[in-house]
This record gives sequence, C-alpha cells and structure tokens, in this order.
Amino acid sequence: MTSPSPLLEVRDLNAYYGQSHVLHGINLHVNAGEVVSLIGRNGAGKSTTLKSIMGVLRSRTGSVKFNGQDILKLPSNRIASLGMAWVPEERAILSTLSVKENLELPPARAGGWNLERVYEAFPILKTRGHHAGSKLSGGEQQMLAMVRVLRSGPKLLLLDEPSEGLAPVIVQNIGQIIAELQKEGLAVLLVEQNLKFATRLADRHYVYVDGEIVEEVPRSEVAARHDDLQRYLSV
Ligand SMILES: Nc1ncnc2c1ncn2[C@@H]1O[C@H](COP(=O)(O)OP(=O)(O)OP(=O)(O)O)[C@@H](O)[C@H]1O
Repeated sequence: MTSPSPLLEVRDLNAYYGQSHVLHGINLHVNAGEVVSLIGRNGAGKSTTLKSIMGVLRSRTGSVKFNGQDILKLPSNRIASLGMAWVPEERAILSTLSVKENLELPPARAGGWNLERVYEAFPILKTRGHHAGSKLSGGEQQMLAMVRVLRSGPKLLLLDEPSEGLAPVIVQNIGQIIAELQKEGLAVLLVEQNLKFATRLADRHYVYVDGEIVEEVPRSEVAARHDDLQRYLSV
C-alpha cells in the first residue's frame, strides 16, 4: 500500500532577506489533520519558514507543494485560496472593529465556516461579539485571530507562537482550541518556543538551529528526549 502524499511538502527550501541567507535547505512535511511543531531558539528561522511557505517572503528557492500543487511561484492570496491560512505572531485582528465584524470581514469561501459554526465551537466569541478587538484580552485576541481565518475553510493553519505573552491558564485555553481545530480535521504547523505547550499538542516536532532542521522528533520519543529538546531551546 502506498502512503498518501502529504498535505504540505517542503523540499530544500532556502530563504533570504536581501543578502542574508536565513534558511538553509529546509525539508519538512505535514500530513492532513496532523499538528506539527517547529521549535528552536529566537532567530533560528521558524517564522521565516512560515512566511516562505505562505508566499509572504518571496526571496526563496526550493519546492513547496500544497495538496500536490507547486505553490512557490504563487502570490500569497492564491495560496490562501487553496486552503492555507497564516496567523502571524502579531495576531492580525482589526482592533477598531468588533469581534463580529472581525469574524465577518474575511471573505467566506465554499467549505468555510459560517458564523453559526464559529459560535458553536467557540461560544465566548458570541458573548464578546460587540466588543472592539482592542478591548479583548491577549488570549481572546489570539483566539479571534485563529478563528477568523476559518471563514476561508483552510485545510492547513500556520500558527506563529500562539502562546507568546499569555498567562498559563490562557495558554491552556489556546491549546484546547488547537486541539479542537485538529478534531475538526485541520492540520496545523505551529511555531513555538514553549516546549510544554508544543509537546502537548504536536504529533511531530522539527528542531531548528541556525536556519536548519537538525532533528525530527515524533510524539512517541518526546519523553525520552525531553532534556535534549529543552537544551535546544535554552539560550
Ligand atoms: N525582516 C527581516 N529582515 C532581515 N532579517 C530578518 C528579518 N526577519 C528575520 N530576520 C532574521 O532572520 C533570521 C531568522 O528569523 P526568524 O524570525 O525566522 O526566527 P524565528 O526562529 O522565528 O525566531 P523568532 O521567535 O525570534 O521570530 C534571524 O537572524 C533574524 O534576525
């Protein structure tokens, strides 16, 4: 039996900011419905990987396939329309608009979530419907940023440090949301520096050092490798 091809397949990805060569031959994949983490220190190249996959950073070489289609040359709006969504580190919500307006603004696409489905899965967003984005707590903003992209019906979410700057109890809530999204069939590629959070959620981990992946660690090996992983992240 042949195994199905991955939802996302990145081969020999190199990325540049001007003269600066930041990613050096990244190979990774994400299967449909899988949660995969990219872990590593600040500046190791994790966010750049997400930007390169999404087509936000254009200066790159290699191959990025989504659902078997080569997307390296496509603009990011075309990549989004194929079913990929990116939630950047700075949580792109519209702070002057209400929660409801934030949820309604992304164009709904066939197969995307309607408001009823969003509210059913995340009732707090209905309660907060008329609050301005700027009045939400950091955790609520993160939730809104993650959920508003569901209107486009993505198959893969690229999440950049969703736990950053949040209190432990809120981090736990964000983790529950990611688990909920996985249950709904979404795949997630997650950038994290919070090892506890990443290991609770992800099926596999890629470890970044200086723009390269130095290890791939499946969930089954995390307990035995925990100290090594912690060392990769400590400064
Ligand atoms: N806009 C930019 N222009 C120039 N260099 C950049 C830019 N953004 C990132 N870099 C550099 O690229 C390298 C990789 O950064 P990247 O943000 O991908 O790392 P990261 O692993 O995601 O860490 P962080 O958690 O700090 O975002 C770093 O050396 C960083 O200084």
